[in-house]
Amino acid sequence: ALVCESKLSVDYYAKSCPRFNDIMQQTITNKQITSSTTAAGTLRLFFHDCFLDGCDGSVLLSSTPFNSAERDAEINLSLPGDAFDVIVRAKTALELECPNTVSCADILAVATRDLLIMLGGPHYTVYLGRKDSRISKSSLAESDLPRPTLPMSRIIDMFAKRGFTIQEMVALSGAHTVGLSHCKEFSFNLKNDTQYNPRFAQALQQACAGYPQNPTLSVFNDIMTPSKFDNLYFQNLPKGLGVLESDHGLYSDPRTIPFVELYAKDQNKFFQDFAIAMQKLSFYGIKTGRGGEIRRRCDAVN
Ligand code: HEM
Ligand SMILES: [Ca+2]
Ligand SMILES: [Ca+2]
Repeated sequence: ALVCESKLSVDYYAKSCPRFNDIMQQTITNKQITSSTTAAGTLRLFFHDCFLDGCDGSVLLSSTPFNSAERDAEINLSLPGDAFDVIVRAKTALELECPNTVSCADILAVATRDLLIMLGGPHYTVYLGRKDSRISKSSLAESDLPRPTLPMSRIIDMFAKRGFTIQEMVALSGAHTVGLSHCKEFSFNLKNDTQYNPRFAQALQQACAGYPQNPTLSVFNDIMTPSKFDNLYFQNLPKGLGVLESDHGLYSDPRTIPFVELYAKDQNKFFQDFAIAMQKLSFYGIKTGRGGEIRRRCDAVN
């Protein structure tokens, strides 16, 4: 099923950039220790890159006078600057060590995996050799990324279109065990959505009281262990402690409920399935050979 896997390899940079892994490790550790929002932000950044035309660094490109890029789409404006910054830092260090060698798409894939481990998440092997795209369209980001207000059937379809099963979609949604959501993503819904635990809905309302005057207000996606990668997200859902409508949705659709229950009970199973699904995501729509380039800067085409 993983057609592209054969074109990538684990030791792709072994000769051309032998210190690749060390440099990634060092950059990521320094960044996450000083800015703890980096890890969750990078995980979401990677998802948004891969979901649009594959894991090709398209989300990292800046807009030009002639093109509005993915990152400037409204849905991507909440991606934290720290996530982009850790990629820029790794790229800068790698260009000094081995110029024109490592793609931004590979840097993002490895950074995501290494940061996930820093949060306590599972390990998976990241195969390397992705090329960077030359195209990035904000219109695609607006139309083709899942929104929390979509019906579960639409969300399931979006993943199915890319070859992901319902179970894989649920496992990947477990990424909401870390990070945050801005008030505008859910606060309109606090009064009419009956799936919220009433006290939790009240607490969310209080936390978002200054919204929309203050659009930076946000809350943790997992109130129990907001910065630890674990299965508490799934334990929260049956208790009405999910933040987004799409989180609740996983526990109200008969197609997804069994997987929520499975992962709530069994963290090892969640970790296994999440790792496999992330590796599958990391192969999605990759470009190799002349299908892409090694960007000199991650925010601009060569
Ligand atoms: C299933 C459909 C999904 C929907 C509708 C959705 C929607 C959202 C929304 C609205 C936010 C809040 C962003 C903000 O306000 O800053 C968010 C955060 C986040 N999402 Fe998702 N998401 C989905 C799936 C995923 C997947 C598959 C992943 C990764 C594998 C992921 C990773 C994250 C992370 C890590 C955050 C926290 C970001 C941060 O702290 O900066 N999401 N998501
Ligand atoms: Ca992409
Ligand atoms: Ca957690």
